[in-house]
Amino acid sequence: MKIAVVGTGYVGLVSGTCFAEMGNDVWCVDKDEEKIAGLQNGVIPIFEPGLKELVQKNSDRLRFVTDISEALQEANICFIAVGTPPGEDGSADLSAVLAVASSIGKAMVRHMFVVDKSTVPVGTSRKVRQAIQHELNLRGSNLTFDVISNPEFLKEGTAVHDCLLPDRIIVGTDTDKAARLMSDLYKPFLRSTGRLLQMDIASAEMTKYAANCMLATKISFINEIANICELVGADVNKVRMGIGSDPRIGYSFIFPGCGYGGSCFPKDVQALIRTSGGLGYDARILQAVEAVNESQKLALPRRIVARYGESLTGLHFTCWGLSFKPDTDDMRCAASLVIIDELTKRGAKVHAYDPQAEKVARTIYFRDNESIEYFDGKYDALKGCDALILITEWKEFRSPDFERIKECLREPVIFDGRNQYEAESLQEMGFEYHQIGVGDNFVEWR
Ligand SMILES: NC(=O)C1=CN([C@@H]2O[C@H](COP(=O)(O)OP(=O)(O)OC[C@H]3O[C@@H](n4cnc5c(N)ncnc54)[C@H](O)[C@@H]3O)[C@@H](O)[C@H]2O)C=CC1
Ligand SMILES: O=C(O)[C@H]1O[C@H](OP(=O)(O)OP(=O)(O)OC[C@H]2O[C@@H](n3ccc(=O)[nH]c3=O)[C@H](O)[C@@H]2O)[C@H](O)[C@@H](O)[C@@H]1O
Repeated sequence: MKIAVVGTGYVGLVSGTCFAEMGNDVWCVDKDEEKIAGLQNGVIPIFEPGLKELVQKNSDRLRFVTDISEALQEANICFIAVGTPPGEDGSADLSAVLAVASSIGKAMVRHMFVVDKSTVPVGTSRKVRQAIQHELNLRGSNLTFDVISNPEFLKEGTAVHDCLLPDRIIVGTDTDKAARLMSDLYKPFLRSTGRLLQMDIASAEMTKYAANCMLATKISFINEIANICELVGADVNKVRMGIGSDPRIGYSFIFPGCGYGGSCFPKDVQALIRTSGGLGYDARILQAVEAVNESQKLALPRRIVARYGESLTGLHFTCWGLSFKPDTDDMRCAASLVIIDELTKRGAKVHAYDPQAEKVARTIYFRDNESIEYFDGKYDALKGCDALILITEWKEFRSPDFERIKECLREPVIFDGRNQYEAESLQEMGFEYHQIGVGDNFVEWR
């Protein structure tokens, strides 16, 4: 098949590359000229395991262009995979999606299957349809098109794997030929375990929000339980195992931590709250999910202030991990942003180490924060610091050399935002070890 994918971010670039891997001809389109020039020269704009190799492997079936007309000269399927960031009131900003829809209407030269992969509120397909039709009317054209909803469920850090081996594909259509086309396109991806679920467009659009909101709810739920564990003197690590062993609950997505981040959970929870609010429904569970998460990002700073006092002037903290999760350089809504801001505004200095996100931190998120120094190695970052704060659970932080940590730090103190280590063995080694949701540690703040 001949496929255009507009937007070469995490979703567009990964799915375009995976379509090429399955033998399709793919045109990846982006308005960012620098990104496209880089991609034409083999420079991958994001860190995503396995992506660079897959792009290289499929280079004869992948083209990178800035002009959508060039792609639509050949392609008859056009995916929309641009960002839908939160607008000022938290609702999804559809301006990029609708701009792409207009450009499809201007550029299409044959029947087009327009497939929305961006996460969009129910009703967006109608707006996409109107934007395309408007341009066709201006052209006096009677070309026809289908609009399809095909939300994406990949996770950053495992995006290539998730895309090549999806646990399900959701397709929302309103014509049989669109449903058949999507089924043919995805057949090669679904040979082992996958399922393709066909439904109406509104249900497909809603499925994406429901999935992300359910996952975010699980995380806020366990974080709330963690806070209660601290108050009653229980250990959330044991409670997690205890509830996870019930298959109706399961072990996944109930890891307590310093709050969920990333480009999707925060914005999608907010967007569904706004959508329902606009229709007169107060989404109380989702509001609580968001409020618990905002508060959870302060769990470590609260603990640190309780330990050292309101002023942190003269103290140095090592932060291991800046990205919102391991295996990505993405720092959108990362807990590190809140934690480091809270520490440095109280006068602390931060030594930061992240295996991938340093450049993003330096150039985008902490550009103006002079209290942060970056290090190339995790042990170098510890030297002369008063405590280690673990923010992101990269694998290289899982079993570090604790003797070396002790030698490097001024005091053997660890604040663990991901509950990675064995409390008993650390305490035997002389560490003061703080975790989320363990013991009678809960600290009220604000
Ligand atoms: N990042 C993720 O893990 C996932 C994201 N999603 C959803 O997929 C959508 C895309 O997300 P990301 O890939 O993270 O976004 P991104 O921000 O990484 O990339 C979006 C790309 O679209 C380009 N773009 C914007 N307007 C354009 C236009 N008019 N013409 C051509 N290119 C244009 C931008 O230059 C950028 O390269 C969002 O709706 C997101 O919620 C869904 C599943 C997973
Ligand atoms: O719509 C999206 O963009 C994607 O959002 C999430 O994927 P992603 O944001 O890449 O990462 P996750 O692995 O879901 O982690 C999100 C955040 O939750 C946190 N988390 C996750 C799991 C957990 O048990 N506890 C926890 O605190 C992580 O640390 C991270 O900050 C979903 O998992 C994907 O299915 C979805 O496609």
